[in-house]
Amino acid sequence: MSATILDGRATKDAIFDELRPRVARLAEQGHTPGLATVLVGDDPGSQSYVRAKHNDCAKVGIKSIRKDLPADVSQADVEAVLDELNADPACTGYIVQLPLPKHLDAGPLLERIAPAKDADGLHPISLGRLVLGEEAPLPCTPRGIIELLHRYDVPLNGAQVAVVGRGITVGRPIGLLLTRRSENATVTLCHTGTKDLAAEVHRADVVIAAAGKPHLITADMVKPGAAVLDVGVTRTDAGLAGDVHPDVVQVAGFLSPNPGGVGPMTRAMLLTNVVEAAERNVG
Ligand SMILES: NC(=O)C1=CN([C@@H]2O[C@H](COP(=O)(O)OP(=O)(O)OC[C@H]3O[C@@H](n4cnc5c(N)ncnc54)[C@H](OP(=O)(O)O)[C@@H]3O)[C@@H](O)[C@H]2O)C=CC1
Ligand SMILES: Nc1nc(=O)c2c([nH]1)NC[C@@H]1CN(c3ccc(C(=O)N[C@@H](CCC(=O)O)C(=O)O)cc3)C=[N+]21
Ligand SMILES: [Mg+2]
Repeated sequence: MSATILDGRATKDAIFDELRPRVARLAEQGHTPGLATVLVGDDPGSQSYVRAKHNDCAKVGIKSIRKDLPADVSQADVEAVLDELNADPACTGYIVQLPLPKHLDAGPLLERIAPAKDADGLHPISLGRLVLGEEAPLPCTPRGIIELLHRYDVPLNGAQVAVVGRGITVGRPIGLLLTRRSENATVTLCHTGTKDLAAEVHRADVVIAAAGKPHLITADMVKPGAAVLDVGVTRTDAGLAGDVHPDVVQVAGFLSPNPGGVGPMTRAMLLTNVVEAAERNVG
């Protein structure tokens, strides 16, 4: 038996088909959505992600704005760019591509994003609203994972989920999303202090691997038939490696490949957040 592949590229294309008419309607009303990216420095990975986001915008009719800043830019100069985007009516939402160079203090920069323009859903106000159960832009990667599971009819109601990693972009917020009444899953958040990772993973119906450790999740750890989402990405000499060992495809019931799984879904949810923000602005 081989797992059903959770195809993030095809699902992203389907979501783009759904977004296109919504963007067209907004454009007719004179409210074309705009996504801006703030990229600091010349990390090749970050450059390729940002390039992909602008290509995505072109595919659905969203206007895109690029702010590319030199690696040695000052904190004050980044702040000035954020203030400019906060005031720019053409910019519906924007992201600051992470990680930032060491000399910059990321926290105050992320907090400077106007919450209404938080396309990533990672602003403290957005995360606070998520905890409170209030409407807010949702973090893109966790939202993309849940959307992918819903579209493949993987049951979450009552499911036991093992999340590996408590990082702020994936692990911590997906625990919050999955334990909402609408998802109703039971979540165990694992990290480097977890005593027996193999046991936590083995009793899970759904495994979300977001540690950034190549091939951390091996076939022997996975319950036969479980859904496994490979989120972590590590650049190695041999190319990109996910957190999930390739043999897991023989044991899992569903598997999101890496690449081609959660990455494209993250981009689809970024654009969804921008379209939803534009629709809120029109009222
Ligand atoms: N495909 C996509 O769209 C995206 C992929 N990613 C990828 O997902 C991964 C996670 O991202 P992010 O949350 O920002 O990462 P962080 O580095 O913030 O978090 C990693 C987490 O994994 C835990 N961890 C590390 N090693 C182990 C281990 N051996 N056993 C158990 N837990 C472990 C860490 O534990 P501790 O807290 O104890 O240190 C930490 O909580 C990264 O590889 C990132 O590149 C991120 C965003 C989008
Ligand atoms: N402010 C901010 N928001 C983010 O959401 C954010 C970030 N910073 N910094 C880095 C991580 C990582 N991340 C990915 C997005 C898309 C793919 C993606 O589309 N990957 C393709 C392959 C792309 C390729 O081949 O290079 C795939 O998985 O198929 C991957 C990773 C978003 N992140
Ligand atoms: Mg992927």
